[in-house]
Amino acid sequence: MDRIKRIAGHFLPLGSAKAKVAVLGAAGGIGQPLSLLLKNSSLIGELSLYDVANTAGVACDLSHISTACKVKGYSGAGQLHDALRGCQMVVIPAGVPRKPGMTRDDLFNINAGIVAVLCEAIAAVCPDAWVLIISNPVNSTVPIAAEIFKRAGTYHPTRLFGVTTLDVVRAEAFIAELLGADPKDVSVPVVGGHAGATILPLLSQAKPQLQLEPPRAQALMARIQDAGTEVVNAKAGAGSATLSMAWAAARFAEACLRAMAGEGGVVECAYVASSLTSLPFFASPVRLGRSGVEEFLPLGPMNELEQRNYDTMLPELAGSIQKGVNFVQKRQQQQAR
Ligand SMILES: NC(=O)C1=CN([C@@H]2O[C@H](COP(=O)(O)OP(=O)(O)OC[C@H]3O[C@@H](n4cnc5c(N)ncnc54)[C@H](O)[C@@H]3O)[C@@H](O)[C@H]2O)C=CC1
Ligand SMILES: O=C([O-])CC(=O)C(=O)O
Repeated sequence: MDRIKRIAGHFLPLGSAKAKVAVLGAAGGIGQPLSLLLKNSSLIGELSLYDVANTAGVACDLSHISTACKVKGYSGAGQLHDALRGCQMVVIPAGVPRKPGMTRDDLFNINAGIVAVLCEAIAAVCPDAWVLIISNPVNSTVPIAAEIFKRAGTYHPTRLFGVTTLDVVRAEAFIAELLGADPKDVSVPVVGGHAGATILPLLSQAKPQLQLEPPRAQALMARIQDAGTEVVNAKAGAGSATLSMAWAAARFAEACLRAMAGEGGVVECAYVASSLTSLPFFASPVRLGRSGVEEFLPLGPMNELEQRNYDTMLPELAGSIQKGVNFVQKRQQQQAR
């Protein structure tokens, strides 16, 4: 036991730790490319692919790739618990995507119930797992997950994440385009939440520094905030961002796995239970460690435009959080009847 440490509620050998990771919604537009990228991770020993249908083919296909990670498919509610057994991390891209003209909140009625059911299963089977939620509206689905876990007595606020990495990835890409730089040399915090005005890129803190007149800064901020809609419109009814989202989720999952395995100084933005603002959930840069979020990095100074966006975003985000909490309360009352 000398080189064995307790990680995320499971005993894994330090150094050679390989996690078991479940993807819920694995046969979908995000789920498939995400599973492909995770199959390539040297930090994952086993991938558990769950969906309501069609996972056998996806799992068979991926299992022919010559990387060490094992892949197994699980289909239908009857196999959900088996899919989750022994997992240290669960990534959730299950649910319906937007069509043109819809907001992310329009997905609430369907996706809220899906996320609630999946989180109940996580609470029952792998209660210590890190949970990464992609399903929209993230501003509400993360509070829903938190409420489900609280009721089950398995809530670990430092290990529940709304995946907002795509907002950061887009900000990096658009800034790099503007500067003619390599995106890997660009960094920029994106804070708040993951819908419209709640997506707040702090362009004044971008590195390399941006020298933009206010109208151009405003236009860049709007492009980052509306980038999801840009993809929804470009796909013209065939769904929303899948490939860029899969890439972003794989980047975030890999960051979590590196932190889980003991790497220091891992920082990413994520929508988490937070004490940085007056709201119970807020996206900000966080430092990740073995036990999850170990530090909230300060939001830092905002310029006038950012401060104005911040002030207007707070009530919207507060409403989305409360909507998630109310959903679980109502659901529980209905179940008690
Ligand atoms: N957080 C973010 O930045 C982003 C979030 N999204 C969201 O991700 C979600 C998924 O998007 P896509 O993959 O494009 O949709 P999709 O429709 O292509 O795939 C969703 C998958 O979820 C599965 N699913 C439905 N109900 C399920 C259940 N009860 N259990 C397990 N799986 C279930 C479906 O069978 C389908 O395979 C959407 O809600 C979308 O809005 C999309 C892009 C970015
Ligand atoms: O816009 C959508 O519906 C999907 C999403 O969250 C994004 O691409 O950021």
